Amino acid sequence: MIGTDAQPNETTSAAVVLADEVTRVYGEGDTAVHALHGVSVEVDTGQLTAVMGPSGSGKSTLMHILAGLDRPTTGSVRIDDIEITTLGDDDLTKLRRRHIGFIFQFFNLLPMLTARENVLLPLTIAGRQVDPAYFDELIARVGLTDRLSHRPAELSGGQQQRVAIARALVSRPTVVFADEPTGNLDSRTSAEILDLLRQSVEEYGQTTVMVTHDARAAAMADRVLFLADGRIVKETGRISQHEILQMIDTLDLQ
Ligand SMILES: Nc1ncnc2c1ncn2[C@@H]1O[C@H](COP(=O)(O)OP(=O)(O)OP(=O)(O)O)[C@@H](O)[C@H]1O
Repeated sequence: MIGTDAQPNETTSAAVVLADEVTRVYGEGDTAVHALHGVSVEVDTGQLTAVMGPSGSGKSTLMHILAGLDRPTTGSVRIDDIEITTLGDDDLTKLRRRHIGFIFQFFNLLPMLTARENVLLPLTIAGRQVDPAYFDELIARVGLTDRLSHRPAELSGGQQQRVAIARALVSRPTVVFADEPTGNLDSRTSAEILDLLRQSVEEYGQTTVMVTHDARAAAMADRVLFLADGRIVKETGRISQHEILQMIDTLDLQ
């Protein structure tokens, strides 16, 4: 049980995800790749945090470790005051179900399920009931009310990502991780999806971490972390798209 293995934190903090000196080495010996070199991050509650950086800088590795999808080589990760690096696989799976929502670049919907079934899947798997009023409100918010009986193949890319957003939010997770959520969408649809993510932060206080290459996406964030060669090289509060592009240029993060 998660409850039994959980290590309560002695100090209280606004951070719902806390990584301390995380390293990740892939492989061994001469071919070892050091993807993260002692990264420490605090993700504050109710905020949208963007993670930017060049290809290969370690963004996906960091996100997977923060979300409990991968384990660090050394270092500590806490989600909602639970140290996850020492949890067994079953407890980690339970923790992900309870605390984490995911949004992926390629939507990752199940093709044989309708939009409604895809949205409800995290609750179905966890054996939990949906609050019907919340479900209706969420579906209206993401604009899927008249698409609930469609299967993914019958939906546009933007509509599929809306299903994925509703699926991530339906269990009211502690934190949503979005990996390049606009990476596979055109510019107008990307803007709509970013608006929805921003709204979920404003309206539901949904803590969200988004990995992105897109300066326009990062400009919607309350906080931007810049990664290079497996290290955080810069952290800022909310800044404009222009300032982000300048920062990328100054830090030579192309
Ligand atoms: N499974 C793996 N085995 C070996 N090396 C890996 C593995 N996954 C990632 N790497 C390496 O770790 C480093 C960081 O990769 P990562 O995918 O985290 O970067 P990224 O910033 O997300 O890149 P991109 O923007 O291209 O997705 C890279 O050098 C990559 O080649």
